[in-house]
Amino acid sequence: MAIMATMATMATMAELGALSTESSFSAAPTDASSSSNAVSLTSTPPTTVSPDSISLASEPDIPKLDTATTVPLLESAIPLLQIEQHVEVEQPESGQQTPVASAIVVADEPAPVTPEPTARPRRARSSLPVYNISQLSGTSKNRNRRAKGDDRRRTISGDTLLNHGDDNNSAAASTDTLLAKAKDTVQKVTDALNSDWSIAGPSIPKGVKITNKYKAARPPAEITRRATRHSGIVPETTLASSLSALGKRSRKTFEKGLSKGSKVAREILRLQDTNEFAKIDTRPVLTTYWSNGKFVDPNAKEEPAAAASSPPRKKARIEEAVVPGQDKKDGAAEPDKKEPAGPPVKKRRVKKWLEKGLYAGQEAPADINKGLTAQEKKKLASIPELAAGSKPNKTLPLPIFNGMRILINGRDFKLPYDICNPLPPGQPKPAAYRTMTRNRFVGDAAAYWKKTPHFEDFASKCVCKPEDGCAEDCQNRIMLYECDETNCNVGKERCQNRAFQNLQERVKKGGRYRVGVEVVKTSDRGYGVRSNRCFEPNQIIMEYTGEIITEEECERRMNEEYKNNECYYLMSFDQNMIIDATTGSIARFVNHSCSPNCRMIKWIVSGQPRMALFAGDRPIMTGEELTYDYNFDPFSAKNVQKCLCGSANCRGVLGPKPKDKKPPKPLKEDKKSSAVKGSVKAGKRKLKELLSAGSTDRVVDVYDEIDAAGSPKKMRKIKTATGVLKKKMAVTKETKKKPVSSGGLKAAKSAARGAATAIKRSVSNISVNAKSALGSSTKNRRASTTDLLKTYSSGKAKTSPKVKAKAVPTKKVKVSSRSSSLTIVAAGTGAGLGTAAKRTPKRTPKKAAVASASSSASAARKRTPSWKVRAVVADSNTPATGGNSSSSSSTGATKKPASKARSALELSRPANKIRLVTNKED
Ligand SMILES: C[S@@+](CC[C@H](N)C(=O)[O-])C[C@H]1O[C@@H](n2cnc3c(N)ncnc32)[C@H](O)[C@@H]1O
Repeated sequence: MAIMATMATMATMAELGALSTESSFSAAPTDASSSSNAVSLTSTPPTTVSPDSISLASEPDIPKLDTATTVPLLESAIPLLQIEQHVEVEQPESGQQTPVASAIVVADEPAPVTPEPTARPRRARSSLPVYNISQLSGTSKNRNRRAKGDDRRRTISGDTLLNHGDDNNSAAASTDTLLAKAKDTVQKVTDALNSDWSIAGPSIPKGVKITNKYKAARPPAEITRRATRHSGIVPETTLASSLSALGKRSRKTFEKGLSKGSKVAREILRLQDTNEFAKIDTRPVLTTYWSNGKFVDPNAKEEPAAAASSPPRKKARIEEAVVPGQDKKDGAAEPDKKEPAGPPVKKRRVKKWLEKGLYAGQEAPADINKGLTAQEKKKLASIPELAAGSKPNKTLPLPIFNGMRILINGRDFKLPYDICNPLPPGQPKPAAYRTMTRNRFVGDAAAYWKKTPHFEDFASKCVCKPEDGCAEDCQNRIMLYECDETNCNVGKERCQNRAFQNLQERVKKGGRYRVGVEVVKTSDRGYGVRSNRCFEPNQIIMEYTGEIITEEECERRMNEEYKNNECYYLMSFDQNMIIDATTGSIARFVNHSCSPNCRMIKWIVSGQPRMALFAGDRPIMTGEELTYDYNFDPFSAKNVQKCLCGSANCRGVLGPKPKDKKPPKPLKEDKKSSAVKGSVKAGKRKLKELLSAGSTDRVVDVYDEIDAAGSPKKMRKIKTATGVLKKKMAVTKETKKKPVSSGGLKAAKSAARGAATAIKRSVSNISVNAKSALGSSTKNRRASTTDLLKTYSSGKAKTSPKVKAKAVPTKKVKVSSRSSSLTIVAAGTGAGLGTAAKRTPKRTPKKAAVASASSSASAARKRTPSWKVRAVVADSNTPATGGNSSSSSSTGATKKPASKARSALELSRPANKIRLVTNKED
């Protein structure tokens, strides 16, 4: 064994000697297996050893190593490094042998390590500007230091590198120490400089080139860490990063030490010229990003780029559409493709609907009856949407909880505020509030009323055409007669003159909106009525209903039943009748206003007089309080009430309209003649004008009214007067001149008959007023007036002695009172007295009554004139002039067109009744 070892050693030495003569060594691996574990230990002349292929070229000072002891050690150290390096070293020109050690270490089985004798190197060169492993490692020091327990971390620093001379000078460094140092140093350097960096790199002296062979033999670096930025591309070397990983101070020191012309420094300086060292990344920076919620792979960069290069799809489509048949952008025509000649046909876009809504997912519970009461279950069963087998509404499902509640409890349909705004329930209601929707005759009234067939004569139909629809020109309308089957020529479908019927149908259906009114408590005027819907101009709102009573009954009630009442709901009605709405419709709660928005008008409906509240000339909005002008007659000063309507033109008191005030009285003589003449003249003129105007087929009578101040008279359409009227009005003559149609004649005849009958009516208004006034003043006055009125109405001259003396009851003429009876005849008693009463001008009950009657007439006729003819109180000697219906006078001898009634009455005062009134006042 010893001989064999010696021979092997000698052979090795011979080989080394051959290598050294060539001043180079080629440490090419002998076989493939050995090359994998080769390592090059450059710049480590003192310790470079190799068991089989090591060359200590040109190193005369290198001590002769005991290869038997050093090689195994090195072999044991090298496999750990797993590095292979093939270095070709150029011989320096100076001929000086550079101590370069290069070793290819084969990771063979390590030989047993035997302790080596410490041998002092023959020569130690401290100034050798090479990389000294022993100096770098400081093995002995470290070992000693760590053995002493100093575990401080030591890094390769400038100090370590520069103070290598101490170790070199140490002659006591043994081979094993050197080997250990080499191993340790290699390890440390490799660790510090990253395993990717080959130690051969820095130690390669100038002129050394890394061959391709080496590169090919180098195994690919294993990717252990991958930065996103690098995208998997491993850098060739990490020297720069390794250096940068050093501390600032250490790096400075390191660089300082390297900059002293050493090979390492040169190498590093050379490396510094590289982009990598300067941290210049020449590779394209590939970034990853997310687009439209998708990860964009940088490796698939070609596709998006290609896509980006092509124009957007939409744009391309538009281009095609705009320039059909033209070449593409690249100029390549497509001959095969035939473009449509016409404009491009737009594809119809199909709208896509969301299938799910806000409450999607809230499917109905499996058992919808769960937790419900029996009643609720019953209700649910009746809801078709929840019935078994019904298709669930998936598009707009009801929210489960609210929807179920709504389905079970239900909810009324509500109109917007502007359309309907009913008060919340619980509003104060008047005590003893009893309603009556239809008039009811009480006591003698019914019997008396039946006796009066004064509407039978008006059975003839109107002459309206179907297209006219019984509008403003309808005779029935003009006369305040409502059309029905018997008197309408148009028919129900087209007739517009059926307000009461419409009202009845409307209210019959029920509902607050249809009724449209409600009682409200006002702040200062007791209860009132307001609308909770809109009304058109002149639209019927509600009927004023109550008990129809006679004057006697009215008097009795006022003195007995209502004597302690604060308010009376009595209104003059028709035929000396009073309508008592104490038990009646809620129209009785409608308050007075000097600027009202409604009117109270009496109509004849199916032969019966009926009173209703109509909207005025302007529409009524929801929430407005409904008012009309009372033309209130307080009967006496003590009943005068202060008006609280608050309108700009408030009269201050609940009294008649100002225009009804009497004009200054002319002298007696002049007054009589001029008034009569004037009124007759005016009547004739009007009639003439009317007749000459054209429409002769229906102009048969004249009605107009004149206010107390002698304001311009209103023209009224008339019917041909026959009988008494024909004689007295001299209308016939005029009428004959004009061609009159058969329809018009018929209507005229009917009107004339009706007028004659209507004349027989008495005025309840004035009766009540007078009666009440009398009742409040003197017994005699009341009795006499009542008697007089009764006389007028019944044809018996039952007047008081005083009246009898002056009144000349000749022929009985009943006066139509339809339009003149709209005066409140009794109202509140206590309210508004005091100051209001003091401010009230002196007005006698009688005067007030007259004024209120006439003003009511004008108010009622403002919209549609009445055909009524007024009777004139006739003097025994003088032909009667026009008489106001409210005068209740009758002569029978002469009649005057009603248009002059009041004027004649007030201005001429020929009748005994006027005198009677005057006397009473006096
Ligand atoms: C037919 S009642 C109207 C309903 C009455 N507000 C009620 O609470 O029963 C008429 C009475 O109402 C009162 N009234 C009506 N309009 C008024 C007004 N403009 N100013 C003052 N009081 C008024 C008067 O007391 C009058 O006598």
